[in-house]
Amino acid sequence: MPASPPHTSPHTSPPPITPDAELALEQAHLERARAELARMREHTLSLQADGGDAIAGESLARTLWLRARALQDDPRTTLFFGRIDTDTPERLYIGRRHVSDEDGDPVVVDWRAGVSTAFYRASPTEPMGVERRRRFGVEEGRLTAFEDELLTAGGPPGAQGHGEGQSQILAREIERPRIGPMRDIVATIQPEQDEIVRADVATTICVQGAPGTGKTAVGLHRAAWLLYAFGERLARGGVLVVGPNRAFLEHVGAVLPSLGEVTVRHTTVEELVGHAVVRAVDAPDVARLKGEARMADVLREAVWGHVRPATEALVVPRGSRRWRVPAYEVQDILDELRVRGVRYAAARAMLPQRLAHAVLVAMERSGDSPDDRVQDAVARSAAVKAYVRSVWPEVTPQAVVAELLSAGEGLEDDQRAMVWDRPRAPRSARWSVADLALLDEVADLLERTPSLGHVVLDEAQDLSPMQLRAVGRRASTGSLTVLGDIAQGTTPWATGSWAESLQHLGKALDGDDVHLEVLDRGFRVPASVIEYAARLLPHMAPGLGAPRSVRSHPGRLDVLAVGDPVAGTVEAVRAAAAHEGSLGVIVPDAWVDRVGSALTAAAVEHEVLDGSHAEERILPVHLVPATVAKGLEFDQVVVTEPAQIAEAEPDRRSGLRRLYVVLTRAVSGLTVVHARPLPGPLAGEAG
Ligand SMILES: Nc1ncnc2c1ncn2[C@@H]1O[C@H](COP(=O)(O)OP(=O)(O)OP(=O)(O)O)[C@@H](O)[C@H]1O
Repeated sequence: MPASPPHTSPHTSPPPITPDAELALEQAHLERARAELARMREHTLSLQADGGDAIAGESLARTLWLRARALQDDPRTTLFFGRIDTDTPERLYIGRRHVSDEDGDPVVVDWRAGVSTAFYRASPTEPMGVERRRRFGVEEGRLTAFEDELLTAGGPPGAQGHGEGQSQILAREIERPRIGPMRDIVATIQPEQDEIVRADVATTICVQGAPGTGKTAVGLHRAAWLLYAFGERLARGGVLVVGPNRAFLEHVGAVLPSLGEVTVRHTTVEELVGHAVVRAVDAPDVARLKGEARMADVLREAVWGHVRPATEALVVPRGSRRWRVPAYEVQDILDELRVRGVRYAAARAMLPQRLAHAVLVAMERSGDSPDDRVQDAVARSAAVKAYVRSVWPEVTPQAVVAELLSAGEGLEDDQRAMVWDRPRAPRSARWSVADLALLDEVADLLERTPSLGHVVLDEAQDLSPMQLRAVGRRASTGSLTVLGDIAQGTTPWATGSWAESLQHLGKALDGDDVHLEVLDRGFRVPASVIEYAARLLPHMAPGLGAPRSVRSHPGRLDVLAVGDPVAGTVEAVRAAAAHEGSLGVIVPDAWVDRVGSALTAAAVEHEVLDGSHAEERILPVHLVPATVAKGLEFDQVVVTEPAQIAEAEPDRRSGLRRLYVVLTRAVSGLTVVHARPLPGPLAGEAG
């Protein structure tokens, strides 16, 4: 690829040039890239949407419109954030999207292109042909600085080398205040993260990572990369992101659009398997039982148990004659459909034609020569319809699950706790979250669930085996990116082993195309805060380590013993609000109203983050129920009454894990406000 002016022949007798002049040249290249992008856009707009017929024309017009929109320049950001000079006379500017000049030569290369890999992965030990890596400091669409790293001894002179992890630009990016929703990390993806982002489309990757190690960021960038690299293959099935709640999806929802991907759907597990409205909450032991994988066998039996043995002959009157298919022949047909692996409803749909065929054979045996129209007519006859209804009745997911939970037939003794206190018809059933996964399982037994191309499943540790099955069947012919942290599992059915979770998702960890990766460099939580939260680990996730904070800022940690926890929280919020950036006030769920009123009375403007609604995060102070905090982050965090937060969970382990989640949301400062004694492990009690 030729170098572009003003940087022709970069490696031959470089002129002595000051950093300011160098930066001015880079800014000139940026302006040139902007001009080329504008030209590309104008060219697209000038194309006629003439696709022959009206429909083709409309579709082409839409494609062109989308393309023109994608080519719109965003003056708030730069078109490139990095550059690599290779050992061939090649210089590549790496950016969010591809820009080429009139001759089709690249001015900026998309970060997802194969040639950009070296920007992220090259190191002094493995330079990958890169002599110099340059990172740009960016402010409001202008280049403000650059930083060079020389990766080979023979690299071009005049540059300053930076060792691994010493990049000031990376440090600034990590240390910046977090305002508004999550941003992309495309300029600073780390080598270990890039390996995950660019794993082959057929590969299912499971990432175990402590809080703030970039799991969510990596999963979203992987989705963007897959769509770029395998767009056509994925276009049909699509890519889906599954997250724990609406507040989380709102937090992460801007990342993919900022990378130019607007087609990826974001959903929660409950929405994904939304066969009913949730109107009941199960006791934890019941929810755990309903979430167990053995429910899949119970439900399979329950569905197929509806197929009754053929005890009577099928008799079809036609004209003056009555045609008869003996019961044993019908039974053979039923058996054949059952063992074929066809779904219940699909098999039921085939049954009339099979029975009609048997009638036709009987007609032929007696000398008739009926044609296919006769077979169709027999298949649609009242006699065949009635017979099908009697041996292979139509069922719905709601009916099957309501019947099971009303009567308990097929359940083991220890599963009977899930049986309702009185029988209910499907319409009067009050479904719980765990029931949704049961309904989904039945829906799939009735009709095969279509598979997507790729599913990114975040906070996967919290899903029950039945929920994992529901997600897995949506990637049955595709692949998954499974993100989570066993130490942050707060549901009673949270996983203790990724091998098991993957199995429920339908992917075997020992398979060639399934990998487990561990991320341990923490980009969010500063060292003092992580050390504090890590006191909990030996008590609720022995064997799992805390992240190694790569933040240079040690962070602020204040643990305040107060008389009144609500008044204490308001004081702490006032003090924390003096710092820059966003502020999360994480309180026991039951205290949201109380703390909210106290904040309002103290004239602290705030908004409540609700797990079931996507809120606009406009105000800098967010009041967050403890159970909604997972996956979120704020510059300053105030955590109110840890003992109460832990006690609200059904068991001690889940309580301490919930606490670990809320304590690890802070980017810069954490204030813990407590009136009651802190839970033992947090107060330093040995593990
Ligand atoms: N390579 C990177 N460069 C800059 N920032 C990064 C990088 N990787 C992660 N971050 C930032 O670190 C923060 C934490 O990332 P993220 O939320 O993806 O972590 P996580 O592992 O999903 O955390 P949790 O388990 O707590 O949900 C985010 O602000 C993210 O933008």
